[in-house]
Amino acid sequence: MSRTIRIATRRSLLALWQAEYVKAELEAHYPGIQIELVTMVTQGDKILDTPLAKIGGKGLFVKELENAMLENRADIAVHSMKDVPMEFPEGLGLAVICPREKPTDAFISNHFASLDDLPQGAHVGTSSLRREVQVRERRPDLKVSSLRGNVQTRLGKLDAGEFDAIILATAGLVRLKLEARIRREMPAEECLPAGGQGAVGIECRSDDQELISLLKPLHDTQTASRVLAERAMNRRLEGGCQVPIGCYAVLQENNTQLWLRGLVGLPDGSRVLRDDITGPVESAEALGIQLAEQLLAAGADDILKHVYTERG
Ligand SMILES: NCc1[nH]cc(CCC(=O)O)c1CC(=O)O
Repeated sequence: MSRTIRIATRRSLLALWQAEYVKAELEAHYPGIQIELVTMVTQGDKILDTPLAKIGGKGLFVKELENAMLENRADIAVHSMKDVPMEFPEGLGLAVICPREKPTDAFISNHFASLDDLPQGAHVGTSSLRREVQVRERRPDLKVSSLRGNVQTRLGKLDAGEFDAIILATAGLVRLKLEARIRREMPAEECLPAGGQGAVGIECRSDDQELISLLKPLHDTQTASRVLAERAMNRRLEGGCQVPIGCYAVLQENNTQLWLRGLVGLPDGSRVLRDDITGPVESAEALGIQLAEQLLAAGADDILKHVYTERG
């Protein structure tokens, strides 16, 4: 292999960790391979004072990276799967999904051990509607407000006393060696994760066959089935960008069966729908769609419509 692989990446520590991870994996598989990081600042990194739901959502973090690949200034982009929009632009596609890190959410606080341990009226920071639904359902007395910025910024706001607790993805904290900040890893029953949370995916040009074969050894089939089911559910619910939807798949019975749980709720926690489905892992995508249908039949579309009107 004489070509150099250029990885388009944002400059946040988490994005750089992910790019470095893929670089190290490729170097381990292909000694002597040349890999370059092409760093860029995206719209999502620039606009930090507005809730993501109001400015067009997570797509803002990937557009610049995708343009770089389409204009042949980069070859691959490494994404957190939970931030990857459902549809890819013409000419680009997902080549690989890497093994999943812990998919849970983490409760972080300097004074309290868990949500249940927080005093009446305590202040929780999160900018995820999905986390807000589950926090308010459990503890309607808590005040929840928007918390944006990268992981370090968010921890800084907690430490400065702006919040009594914040919730972040466990995976991001583990990758940044900040696991010690976690007071409680919230089980899926307490906070159902976002589709794709904890998994890293690699996007590239669909016509770059040489590169696609080269990336193959980084692919993890089991993670891919789980994320496929989760994303199929999100897509059928027209997930849009920033939505109060949780979904989480695990494999059972020697990895032959897939158990998918889904949740849709009003951000104030006053109405929360949950359902689940189990079936053969080969039907991952169909299971995701089926679970979405079940949730829609139970009123998920009303809830989502309400959220979209509220948030404009
Ligand atoms: N929304 C930003 C984002 N995207 C992916 C992760 C964590 C890593 C992952 O899920 O793979 C985070 C941080 C967080 O939610 O705390």
